[in-house]
Amino acid sequence: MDEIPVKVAVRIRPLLSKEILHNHQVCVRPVPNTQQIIIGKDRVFTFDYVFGKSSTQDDVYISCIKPLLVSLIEGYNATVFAYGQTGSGKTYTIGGGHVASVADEEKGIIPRAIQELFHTISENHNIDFTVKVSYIEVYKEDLRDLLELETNVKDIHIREDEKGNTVIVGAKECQVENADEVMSLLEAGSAVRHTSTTQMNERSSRSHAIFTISICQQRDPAESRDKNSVQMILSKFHFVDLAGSERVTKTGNTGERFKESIQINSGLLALGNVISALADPKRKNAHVPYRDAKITRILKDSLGGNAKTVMITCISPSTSDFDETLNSLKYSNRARNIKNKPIVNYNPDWDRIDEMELEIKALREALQNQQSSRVSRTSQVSQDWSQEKNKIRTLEEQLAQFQLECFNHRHCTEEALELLHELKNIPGLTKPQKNRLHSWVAMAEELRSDITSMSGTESAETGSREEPHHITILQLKRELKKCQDALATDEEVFARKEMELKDLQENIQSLLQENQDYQKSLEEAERTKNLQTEKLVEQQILIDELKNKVEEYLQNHSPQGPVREQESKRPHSVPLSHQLQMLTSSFRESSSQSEPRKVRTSPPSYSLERVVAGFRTRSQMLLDLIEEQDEVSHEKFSDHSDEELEKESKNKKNNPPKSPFRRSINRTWTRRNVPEAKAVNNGTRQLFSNTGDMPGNIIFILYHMNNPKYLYEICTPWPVVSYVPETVMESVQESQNLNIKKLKTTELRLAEARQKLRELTINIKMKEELINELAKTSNEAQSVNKQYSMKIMQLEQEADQARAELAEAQKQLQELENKELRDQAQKAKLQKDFRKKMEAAKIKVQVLQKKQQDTKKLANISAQNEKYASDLELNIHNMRQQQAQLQKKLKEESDIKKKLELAVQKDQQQIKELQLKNEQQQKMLRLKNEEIAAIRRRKSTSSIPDQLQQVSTL
Ligand SMILES: Nc1ncnc2c1ncn2[C@@H]1O[C@H](COP(=O)(O)OP(=O)(O)OP(=O)(O)O)[C@@H](O)[C@H]1O
Repeated sequence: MDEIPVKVAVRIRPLLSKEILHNHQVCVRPVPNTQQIIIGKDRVFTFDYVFGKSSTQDDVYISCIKPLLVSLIEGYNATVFAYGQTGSGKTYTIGGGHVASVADEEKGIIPRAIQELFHTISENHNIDFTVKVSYIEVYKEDLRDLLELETNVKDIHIREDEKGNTVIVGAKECQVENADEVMSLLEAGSAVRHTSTTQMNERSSRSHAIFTISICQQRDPAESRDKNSVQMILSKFHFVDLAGSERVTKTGNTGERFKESIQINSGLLALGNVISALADPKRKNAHVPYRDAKITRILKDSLGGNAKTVMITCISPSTSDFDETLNSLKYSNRARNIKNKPIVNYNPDWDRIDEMELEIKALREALQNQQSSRVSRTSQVSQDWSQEKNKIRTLEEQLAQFQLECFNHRHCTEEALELLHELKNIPGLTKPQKNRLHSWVAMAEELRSDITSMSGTESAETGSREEPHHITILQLKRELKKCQDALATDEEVFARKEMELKDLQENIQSLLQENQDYQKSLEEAERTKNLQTEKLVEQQILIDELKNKVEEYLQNHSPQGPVREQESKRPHSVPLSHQLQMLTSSFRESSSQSEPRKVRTSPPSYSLERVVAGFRTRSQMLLDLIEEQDEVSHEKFSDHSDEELEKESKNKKNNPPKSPFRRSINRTWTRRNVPEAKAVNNGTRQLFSNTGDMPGNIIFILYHMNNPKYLYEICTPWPVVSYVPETVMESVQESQNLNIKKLKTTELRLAEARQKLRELTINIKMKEELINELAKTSNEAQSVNKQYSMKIMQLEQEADQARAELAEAQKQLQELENKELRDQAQKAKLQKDFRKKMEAAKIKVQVLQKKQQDTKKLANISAQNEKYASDLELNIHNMRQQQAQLQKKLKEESDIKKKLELAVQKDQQQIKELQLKNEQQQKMLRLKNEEIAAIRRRKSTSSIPDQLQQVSTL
């Protein structure tokens, strides 16, 4: 057994238009007239074949594949596999994409090999060829049958027979009669292969695809080695389109694509390891890790096995792919060292028996597994049973096939025998010719008797004559089953699509509902904002009013005009005589109101006692006033919340405050009607009525939440005393609390608005994803549509052909009937053919009609999807607008929050200031008390004018 190395070809694809557009440079080129390639400046690699950017598909086929096809017909197993990074041209070279839509000169290896194979078959009349094809893919380490998608991935297994041939058990093998049949199977399988768009390739293969052509040849005994037996050869040609290696950073793959990338790369890594192990001469007997991945198990007999193998490494010329290209070249260069030991696969019967044994073994294993897990898998039993049934059916079909072959052989033998007998009677034959004829006749008779003994009794023979009918029925049944299955699949797809549509409609409903909710909350927020603004304006008006009234009041009650004017002229004191006069009268008035006047024998008109008593009364009245205000401050603030504020404002409107002084206390204050306080208040009013005549001032500081300080100066007998009542402090604190509460409410609203924004963003994202998904679905539907239309075209052509055949057959039949042929058997045969063709044409027309209906349905779905997508886009537009509004609101709320924070800070500052002032005032009061005590002490010793002078100074 000779060892031959794996042949390696390298194909450089031209720069793609997008690469040219981005000004990519070329980093690899073939060395002219050699089989070498230069990458970068000076790295040279030698291969068996090198194809530059201008090489054609035909060049590749003629150089690499044609010799393999010859080997296949000779009985060798052959493999061609395309290797390379994603988008480097593997599928293009292998030709497993959409074959029907590709121009003839662009067709890849598989279509060319098919054409040539059938051409060879048609030229070799003496060989009986049986051609079968299978098409599988390895997707995420699962084997999928691309010709029978319903086949469970668990039912497809990779096995190895005794000769080391890799056998894929459980995948459908379709027997084919011509190139067109193979092409339509290739097309159908490629259409369901896992592909998707990535950044690197618009139609990137996400799986390793293996298209296998198996041929069984029955050679003429005269040409075969063993002249006494029918020579049978079974050989296989694997066309392998590997998924492309890819760097996730470059492809930008995420989600499902990312998972696929990982699986693809790990499969290719395993392949690299196998190549390294096989190519390393130092590791001759080392373990080869074939079992690390499914693809390496499948390629086992092609790499280091008994097949003839060509590896085509596809590379991109772009400098941006330099690293990947260099890696591919290194790997493929190493693969050249792999040695295979090809053998011709005779005695396929034995191989078939091996295969059957393997199948039986697999069935036994499955049965054992089933038995062991019966308890837990009762629900699976029926499924397994149907699988078993499927297998039995497959075996039955194979049996029928064998029977057909047997029948053909018998038929041939009969005919040969007849012919030989006729030849024997031909006169003028030489002796050696006669001898040879004689031996042939003997051999044919022997063969016939063998076959007869094999098939048993005569009755069985009669039965077997009926086999072709039986087989035709079987085939028809099979076709019918296929059609039914296709119908069921389509119905399933439509049901799924309808469900999806329903889901999407529900989704839209819920989104519309949400939309309404958002609008409602927005309106609410708007209303609240308006309310707040109104309240603010109202407050401002009240404050202004208050200011005016206080000023008015002060003007009305000051004989010398407005207090503020007076302030500048006379800040601290009034002329003594006038002051005293006023003071005494005021004292008199007040004392007369508070208690019955005491009658003295000779009351001194300017007695110090009286003056001091007057001071006392006034101070008492002032204290009362302060107490009264304290009382007010103990009452509640009313604008803790917006609703309360509203209520309050209503109350205020209904019962406007009567006294301007009361109004001077912010509208946010409420005041109880305290009867005891009334008297004091009257007193205070009286006191104020005389302020213009009194020495000194008392300054009241009133506080307002928004306009912090109002200063009212009221003339008093005291020197300047800044007085901050506790009520004011408390009010400031209350106002601070209020602001903090408002701040919290604003923060809450802010959080709500943010949440809404987040939800809106998620919704928008979800809808966008939905649109993408829809676009994808409609793209897929379109591509399926395209395929269907192509199929319909094909079917129409076939139907035309069938009609033409029918017409031809009818014509022939007519002629036959007219001629009144002697040979009734031939006539009957022709009639049978005619009927068969009629049946076939009918089935084809039915299939065509069904496909047409499906296409129409699919077209409808894609139109619906488009409409739905446009609706969704509109929806997203609306949501974006909402989002913008919400963001605006968020900004406004943030501004309010900032303002409130500022107000709180100011409050705190003022509280501090007020506390400081309070302390100062208390200190001053203490001083005043001390001074009064000093005056009292001096009273007995000094004269009245002196005393008065002292008081006035005070
Ligand atoms: N020799 C070539 N001449 C012209 N165009 C080519 C050639 N090789 C590849 N292309 C183009 O390059 C693009 C990518 O090719 P292809 O899909 O065959 O890559 P791939 O290696 O199979 O990628 P993946 O591994 O992602 O499936 C296709 O548009 C194809 O038409």
